Amino acid sequence: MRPPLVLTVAGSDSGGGAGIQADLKTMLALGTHGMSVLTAVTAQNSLGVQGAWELPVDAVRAQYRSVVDDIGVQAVKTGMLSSAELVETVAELIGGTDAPAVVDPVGVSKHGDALLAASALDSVRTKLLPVATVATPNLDEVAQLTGVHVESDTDLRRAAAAVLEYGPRWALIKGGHLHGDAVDLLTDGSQEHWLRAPRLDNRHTHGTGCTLASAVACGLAKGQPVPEAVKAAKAYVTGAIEAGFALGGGIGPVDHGWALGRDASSV
Ligand SMILES: Nc1ncnc2c1ncn2[C@@H]1O[C@H](COP(=O)(O)OP(=O)(O)O)[C@@H](O)[C@H]1O
Ligand SMILES: Cc1ncc(COP(=O)(O)OP(=O)(O)O)c(N)n1
Repeated sequence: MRPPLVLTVAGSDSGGGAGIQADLKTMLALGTHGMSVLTAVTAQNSLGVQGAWELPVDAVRAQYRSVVDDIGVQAVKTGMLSSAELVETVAELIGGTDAPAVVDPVGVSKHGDALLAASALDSVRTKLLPVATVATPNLDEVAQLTGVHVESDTDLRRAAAAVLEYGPRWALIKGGHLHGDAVDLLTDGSQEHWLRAPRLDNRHTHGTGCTLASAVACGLAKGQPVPEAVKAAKAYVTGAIEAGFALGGGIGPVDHGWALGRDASSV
């Protein structure tokens, strides 16, 4: 039987922990067929981002059309989009596609490296967020996009309301950068779903945001309602963080294959 079709529009992380690589691994682990539109290439490892190069707009547009016009998609996920021009192009492409879209408005990596030009923020607010089914900003991205600074779980409500003003159907505000339990808030302005997991004492958390957003897209491609898809995605990312492993000299990746069983030697 054909697996659900999920497309990621994102940048490459050469270290394999975040970006396109995290997205495709998540899609495989969750039983879907992952496809990719590359927007940028980063030279990246456990210590940070050493370089980043955007792809031309025509190359992004051509990849997207190749996938959607022949194969089709049941959900789209966006990640690093780098520039205002790429943000606007991707927003236009998603707006013309009949599939739910999970928008991770990637701004800065865990190490503080900018993955989106400051000049692109307005395009994210006015072009990309309005076409999102679910927007999944972390707290730094909420602050950049809305000016709301979250310091406690209760501030997540204010953050979500500010994000919803820009037009996504649902906001999933990730409280991963707070202290205490890892609490996220999903809301469409009328329903509220609080997602709570114990804070795991593992420094190898590279790629958490990409992994969560991709897992949500997988659930949507399977036909799950948004709250169900987000709940399953939260369980998947929590397991992946728990199994995160050391790599290089810095922050290692989450383990996307944690739920698959690891004995590849017998294959
Ligand atoms: N140490 C941790 N323990 C458990 N869950 C975490 C931890 N750090 C992040 N999370 C969860 O991982 C997901 C991604 O959040 P976050 O790390 O804030 O995203 P980003 O990678 O975009 O900064 C959220 O569900 C968040 O609650
Ligand atoms: C190419 C690329 N895209 C996105 C990110 C950010 O990924 P995220 O899941 O938010 O993880 P951290 O960088 O915060 O660990 C990235 N680093 N590279």
